[in-house]
Amino acid sequence: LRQHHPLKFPPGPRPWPIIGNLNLIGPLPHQSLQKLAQKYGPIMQLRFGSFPVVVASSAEMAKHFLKTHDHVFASRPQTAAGKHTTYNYLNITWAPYGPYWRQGRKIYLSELFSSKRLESYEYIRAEELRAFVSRLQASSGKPIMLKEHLSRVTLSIISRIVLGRKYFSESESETENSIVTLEEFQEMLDELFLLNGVLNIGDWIPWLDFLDLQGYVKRMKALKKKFDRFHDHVFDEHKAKIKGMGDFVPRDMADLLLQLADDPNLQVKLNYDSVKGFTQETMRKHPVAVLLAPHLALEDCNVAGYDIRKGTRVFINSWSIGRDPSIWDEPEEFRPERFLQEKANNIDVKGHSFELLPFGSGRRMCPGYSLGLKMISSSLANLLHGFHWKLPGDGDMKVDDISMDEVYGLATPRKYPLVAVIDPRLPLHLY
Ligand code: HEM
Repeated sequence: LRQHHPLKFPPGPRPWPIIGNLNLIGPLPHQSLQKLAQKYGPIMQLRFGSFPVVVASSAEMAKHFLKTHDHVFASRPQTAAGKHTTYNYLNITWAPYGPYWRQGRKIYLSELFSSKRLESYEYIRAEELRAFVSRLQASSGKPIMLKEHLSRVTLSIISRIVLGRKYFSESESETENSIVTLEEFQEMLDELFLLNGVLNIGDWIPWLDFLDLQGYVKRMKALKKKFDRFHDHVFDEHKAKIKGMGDFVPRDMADLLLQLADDPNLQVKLNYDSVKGFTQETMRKHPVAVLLAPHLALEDCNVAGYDIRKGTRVFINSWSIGRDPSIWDEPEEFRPERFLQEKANNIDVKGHSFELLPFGSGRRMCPGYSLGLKMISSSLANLLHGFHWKLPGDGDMKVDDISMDEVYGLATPRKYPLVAVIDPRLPLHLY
């Protein structure tokens, strides 16, 4: 472990004193890293296996990496997850910085997530939210597992926007037209998010890669097969539809991507696999990334006085920035009203305020943030508007009994899904 020393140094590059070794391949790296940062400071350099890793844990340091030197840290390291689950780094998240990635983002921002397109899909969000609220209403008075309902509505909306229809069956009578059941599809996505965030030993100690000590690569390959089958089905159906039409007007994102794949004017040719990679990517379900996605230094760079070598992997601990007591009063407390007070009022989540980085910032910032924000705010508003909420049991369970433990991955879902009992607040004909 090499550490930044917050003492005064003479001018010139600052040294990284070596202070020991540490095995960080634990279940919740963001929490271990926060503890280290509390001891060693907001920028520290460690060695994970064969690679130097720098961790930034304050808003100021995040700004150095994501704004001041954004162009240097705009690439991604190569990982087994990128290779096996995203068609050899063909999706935007894992694509190295360069023309392919640049073109992909351009398509995302101008074609897929432009305000005009997002508006055009508003009717889908409205229909699915209405179905969501009436499913909840039908379960009034019984304990419900909120995650199942939220993930069903999110998947339904994203599938309809991206693929044109759901492609998964929601009940036994519907299996004819679908390739997976809702449960299978949810499991595939959970596995995808978990495997894209794991600390896979072979990624850090390449000569051990072939042993696949944790069995992750085997799971990635199995998952790729399942997604391949799914994507092939979806795109074959789209291609058949397009063939049967004279004047083709894209109706969903898969149509649009297939049209772009045939566009001779694109700077980088998209192929069938890249189309599949993009859409998979679009299926992000639990996208709260505690260490953002790893960044990679494209060249040597001096950050806040510290020399960082080309090839260094950088983690921005947005989880610990969100709990930094020098920014947030009583950071462990859940107090939504802090955003109504002047101090936090001006903090935005769209990459301008480094105190709060749910979507990252800079060149590699999340391109899907506007859709994400729309979906989160409208589902939450419907949950609160439509129902009274209580915990299961006859008052013997307290709010403090709810476990807030997390599972670490590219996203960080609850370890124990929330179970609650709801009652309608509105006249029944409104559900
Ligand atoms: C609440 C919802 C969401 C959150 C909190 C979120 C968060 C993030 C974060 C933290 C990153 C990494 C930024 C970095 O490396 O600095 C990211 C990247 C990305 N997100 Fe999201 N995201 C959300 C929704 C979405 C949606 C709905 C989509 C698409 C359908 C999407 C697509 C992407 C892509 C493609 C990247 C990679 C960008 C790149 O590497 O250039 N996200 N997201």
